[in-house]
Amino acid sequence: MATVNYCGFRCLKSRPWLQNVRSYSSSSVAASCSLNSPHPSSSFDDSEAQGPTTTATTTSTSPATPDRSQSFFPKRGQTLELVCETLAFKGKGVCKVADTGFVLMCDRALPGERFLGRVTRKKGSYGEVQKINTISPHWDFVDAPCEYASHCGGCKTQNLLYEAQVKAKEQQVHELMTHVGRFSNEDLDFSMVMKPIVSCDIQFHYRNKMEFSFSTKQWLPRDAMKGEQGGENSFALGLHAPGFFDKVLNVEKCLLQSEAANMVLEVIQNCWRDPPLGLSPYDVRAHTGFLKHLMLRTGRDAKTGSQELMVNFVTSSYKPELLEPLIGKISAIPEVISIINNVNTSVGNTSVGEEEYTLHGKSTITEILRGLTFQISANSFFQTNTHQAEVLYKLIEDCAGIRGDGSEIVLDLFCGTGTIGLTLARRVKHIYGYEVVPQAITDARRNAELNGIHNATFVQGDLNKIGQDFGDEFPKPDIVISDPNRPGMHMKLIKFLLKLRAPRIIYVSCNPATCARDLDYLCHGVAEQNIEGCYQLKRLHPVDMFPHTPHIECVCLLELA
Ligand SMILES: C[S@@+](CC[C@H](N)C(=O)[O-])C[C@H]1O[C@@H](n2cnc3c(N)ncnc32)[C@H](O)[C@@H]1O
Repeated sequence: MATVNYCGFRCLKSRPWLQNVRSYSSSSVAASCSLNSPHPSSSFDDSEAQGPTTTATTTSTSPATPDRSQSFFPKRGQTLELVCETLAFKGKGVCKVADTGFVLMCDRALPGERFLGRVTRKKGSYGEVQKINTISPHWDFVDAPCEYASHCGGCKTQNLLYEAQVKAKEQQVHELMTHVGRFSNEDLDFSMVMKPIVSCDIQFHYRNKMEFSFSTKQWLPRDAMKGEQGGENSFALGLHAPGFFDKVLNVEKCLLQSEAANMVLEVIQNCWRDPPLGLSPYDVRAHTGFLKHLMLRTGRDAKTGSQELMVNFVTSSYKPELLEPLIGKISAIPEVISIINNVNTSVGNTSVGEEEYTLHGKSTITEILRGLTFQISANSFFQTNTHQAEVLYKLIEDCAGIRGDGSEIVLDLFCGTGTIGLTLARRVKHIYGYEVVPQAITDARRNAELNGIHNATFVQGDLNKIGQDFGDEFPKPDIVISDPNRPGMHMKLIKFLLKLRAPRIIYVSCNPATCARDLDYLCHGVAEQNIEGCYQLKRLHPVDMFPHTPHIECVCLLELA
């Protein structure tokens, strides 16, 4: 087990980039989502920021002692030869400076890759480098099929063999569970508790939802820059360039979405800039322009199983006449059954509008999951990889270990549109679902009705703000399912669960760092608050829901100790 000091703070010296997980979790406010992502907020001071100095040729073969790493401080602008050892959160490569163990994180460095990197930032006991050029490629190199792979922020690991991608994700979960979750290697005996990662059989075209942005500023990778800036030629429709809120990489085709969605994207790309149409992209700095986002959602007809598509234009004002020429073209694609317009007049750049209009066809599309039919509106949460959601939900059901005699009560926390609870409802007595988004609760109730499920109650409420009376309105559950978003569970909810002592908790997580922290609290307690843990981690399944991206899902089974 990792060392624990008397304040309950874990010793993470050997994993400096994890330090902020601890400081975050001790704050008891699950509000940040930048866990263990080394996003240094400070850079070197001026004396250090003098630009390139010496070039230190290093390798990372020997992990050094923490003491030596503390005496080594690279300078901003310094060039180092590094080897990437492994991947950490957000897919950043972990590289250590030879003979010091000093950790430098590098975006787009892949395990085994030897490269020249320039130090850009330092925070505490680790730093960040920008890759200048690769000296020798990483192990398991494959050609990336997508032309945007090396620039787009979406798929960062497309040219790493898929088997190596999942192995790196599995290692990351193991690291976090031991160093943040404080589970020892014996606790995590692979065959007993931590299961091998579940790969995704479909590695492309798996996303049922993609959101593209319109922009006045097209982002061009450095090698494509020809001094072209500004003017109409620089309009873009695509994905935000990593780190830029105002620049967009123009994307003609995305290999993660369905072929039908790519057809729509192509039609729109071919005409939206035509001057006679009078369409302008929204300028996020000047707050002018009309087109903000294009969201494409792919579902399936419940009867025929054939693909159906929703196209959602997010605009800054309601001017349907401006969209008419585009609607004419895309409604000719047989899969398009719904064209929606979300009007978002705020200066914020979210895709949820204050008003929603159906411009063509239906207001929802359908999707089938574990034999149930779900109606999905433009802004409802729905698992974005339907194929792998089948696998995920099957694992959840296995972990729930439902007796099947219809006697059990299930509490579905962070229920979204109710999908997990509804897929279990037929075998239990009652489902109680809690969720903060009112629209999702409306959808959950409608989905229950649509599937003839009458033993499910969905309640809108903020699980970060539960009071002492939370729990009065439902009987003690036999099974709790908790599927929070990235920040994980609030300390209030952790305390509630530790007091509730339900026999089983199934914790579903999309962020292994907060997952490890919350499992630690539930199993080992919260020492700084004198709270004892009362659960045992029985099973942990990492699941790859999003090939080529750094995201990792986990399904964890906890039983009352
Ligand atoms: C990862 S999604 C899970 C949704 C659902 N379980 C599923 O599988 O489709 C997390 C959900 O938690 C909801 N949520 C986020 N913060 C919340 C809070 N403070 N209280 C209640 N629900 C919250 C989000 O709106 C979202 O629907």
